[in-house]
Amino acid sequence: MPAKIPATVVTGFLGAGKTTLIRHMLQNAEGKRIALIINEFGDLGVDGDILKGCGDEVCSEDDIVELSNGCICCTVADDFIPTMEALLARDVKPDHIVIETSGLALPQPLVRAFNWPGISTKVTVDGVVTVVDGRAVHDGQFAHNVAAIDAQRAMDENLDHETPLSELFEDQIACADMIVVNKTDLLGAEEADALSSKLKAEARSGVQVVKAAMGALPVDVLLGQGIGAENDLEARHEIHHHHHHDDEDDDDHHDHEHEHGHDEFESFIFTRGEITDAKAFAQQVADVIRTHDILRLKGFVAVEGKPMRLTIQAVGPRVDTYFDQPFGAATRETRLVVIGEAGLDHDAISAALAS
Ligand SMILES: Nc1nc2c(ncn2[C@@H]2O[C@H](COP(=O)(O)OP(=O)(O)OP(=O)(O)O)[C@@H](O)[C@H]2O)c(=O)[nH]1
Repeated sequence: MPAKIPATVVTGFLGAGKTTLIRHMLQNAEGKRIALIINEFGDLGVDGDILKGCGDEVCSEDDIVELSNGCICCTVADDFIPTMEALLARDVKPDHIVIETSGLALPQPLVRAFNWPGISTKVTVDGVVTVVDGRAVHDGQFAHNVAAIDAQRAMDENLDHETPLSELFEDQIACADMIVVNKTDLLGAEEADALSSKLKAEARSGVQVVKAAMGALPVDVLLGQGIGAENDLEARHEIHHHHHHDDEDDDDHHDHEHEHGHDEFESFIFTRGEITDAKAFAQQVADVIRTHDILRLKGFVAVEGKPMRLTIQAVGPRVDTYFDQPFGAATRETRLVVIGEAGLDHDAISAALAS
């Protein structure tokens, strides 16, 4: 029997730097043929576009498969399995498969899918790489708000979950074989060390913690861990869904996969025509993000008089912009995906972005 193809799962919260890390990996793949499966929250396809636009032969469109919108962990049977089967049926097999989950995905159900018949004989999970936004974690974005939870518990004894953010973060850490403390350029050396030690203490034993800026890590560090994560799922306990299921034998994965996340987070797409001043617009976006507690905003902006499209990437308070490629045949318009916890005020946000 031919050797199984290794697959690496790259997970991590919205904006942690997964796409950036993968882009670096593809550009430094050292001849490895890497096939990429990406899944994004919010249906604008920004990540795929950025990766395909990297202008490198290694980022060829053929090797990048975008899953339709929805969280990969909740569409395993409908989306992920058929995609894997198609990939595995190709004449030219990839040396390695890399899967970028959406920032809201739980890695455990995805890893579990590698035990499915037809998949388990052909692929194995080489390792789960969890990318964390070192700055955001250091600033306590994912810390449990103990006081608020206690207050809620007092009102509802059945409520055993924490905040949506802290739960997701803990699940992503619990499943990791390697934790990448990214964005170290935004941290002092001591802060980065302290955070690494803290995460190492929270992770399962033996989990590697590495520091990175712009996801720049050698491909040999990220790939080739040889873990076989689908075989030790029990160790990667999920905390996220436990408030609903009481049957421990868990033979119908679907029931509980659908319980997570999607009513706790939401996204919508905002469009407008050209803007006149890129710098002013970035500032406007930063203000809107702050006012409305937006977690993530990204997309492409049409700037008057500029043939290139402006990519805009915002994670919490930080907004990055850069001109990446000509619009070409695409419509010259501004399209942004806005992601936040449920309850975003679409009208007010749209009005503020349109002004
Ligand atoms: N300063 C700094 N910015 C970074 C670093 N890594 C990524 N970024 C920026 O953070 C933003 C988000 O990065 P992505 O790689 O798109 O993050 P992601 O995890 O793929 O995001 P989602 O797919 O939306 O979950 C972009 O503006 C990146 O340029 C880093 O190490 N330092």
